[in-house]
Amino acid sequence: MLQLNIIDSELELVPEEMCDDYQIRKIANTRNKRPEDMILDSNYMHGAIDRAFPGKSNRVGRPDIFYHLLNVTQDSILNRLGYLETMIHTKNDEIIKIDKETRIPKSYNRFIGLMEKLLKNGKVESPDGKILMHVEKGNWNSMNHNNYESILLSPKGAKVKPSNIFLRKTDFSVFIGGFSEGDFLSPVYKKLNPISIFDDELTIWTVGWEILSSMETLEGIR
Ligand SMILES: C[S@@+](CC[C@H](N)C(=O)[O-])C[C@H]1O[C@@H](n2cnc3c(N)ncnc32)[C@H](O)[C@@H]1O
Repeated sequence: MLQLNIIDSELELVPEEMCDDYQIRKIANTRNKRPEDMILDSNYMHGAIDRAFPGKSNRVGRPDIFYHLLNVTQDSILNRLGYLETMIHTKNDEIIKIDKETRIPKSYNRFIGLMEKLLKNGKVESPDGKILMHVEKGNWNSMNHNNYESILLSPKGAKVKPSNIFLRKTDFSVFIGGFSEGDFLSPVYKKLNPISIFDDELTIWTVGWEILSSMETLEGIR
C-alpha cells in the first residue's frame, strides 16, 4: 500500500487580507462569487498576490499543481487496483483525504469549482451521496499510519534511483512538497532524512508518477 502525502500545499481560498483587492473583486464579479469563496490562483491573480505577498506570486496560490498531480494519481493503475491513498496537507494545516473513486474533471475550470466547493463546505460528495473528498484539521505529522515506512522526497536529499526507493515489501508513506519553489514550511527535516531521485528539480506530478511506477513494480503490477 502506498500513502502519497503532498504537504505544505499552496492550496487555499482567497485570504481575508486580499478580498478587497481590485483584481480579486473584478474576478469575483465576473464569476458571480464572493471573493472569499474563490480559490487563490496565481494564474489569474498574480498582481493581487504580489501586492499582498511581495515576491511570492510564483509560490502562493498554485491549484494548477494539484490539477496535474491528481489527474496522474487518480487515474493510475495503482489507484484503480486499490493500492493508493492520496492526501493533501495544506499550508493552513488542513488535510484533504481523497477517495480512490474520485476522478478529476478534465476541464481546469471545473476542477477549480470542485476545489472551491471542497474548501468551503469541507467535503465533496458523488451524486449518490458517497464522500469523494473531505477536509479535516491536522499537521503533516498526523498524516502517516504508524506502521508505514516514511520517505521524504526533496531535490536536496541523498541521491537514490527511483527503482531503488522501495527495497522491501511493506507499506510506505511518501511525503512530497506541494509547492513550486522554496522549501518545506513544516519541520520535516527534524524527523526524516530526504532522498532525491534526480539531479535537478522536478514537477510534483513527475515525482508522483515516478513514485507510483516504482510502487507498481514493488506490488508486482508492472
Ligand atoms: C517543485 S518541487 C519544490 C522544489 C523546492 N525547491 C524544494 O526544494 O523542495 C516540489 C516537490 O517535489 C519533490 N521533488 C522535486 N524534485 C525532486 C527531486 N529531484 N528529487 C526528489 N524530490 C523532488 C520534492 O518533494 C519537492 O518538495
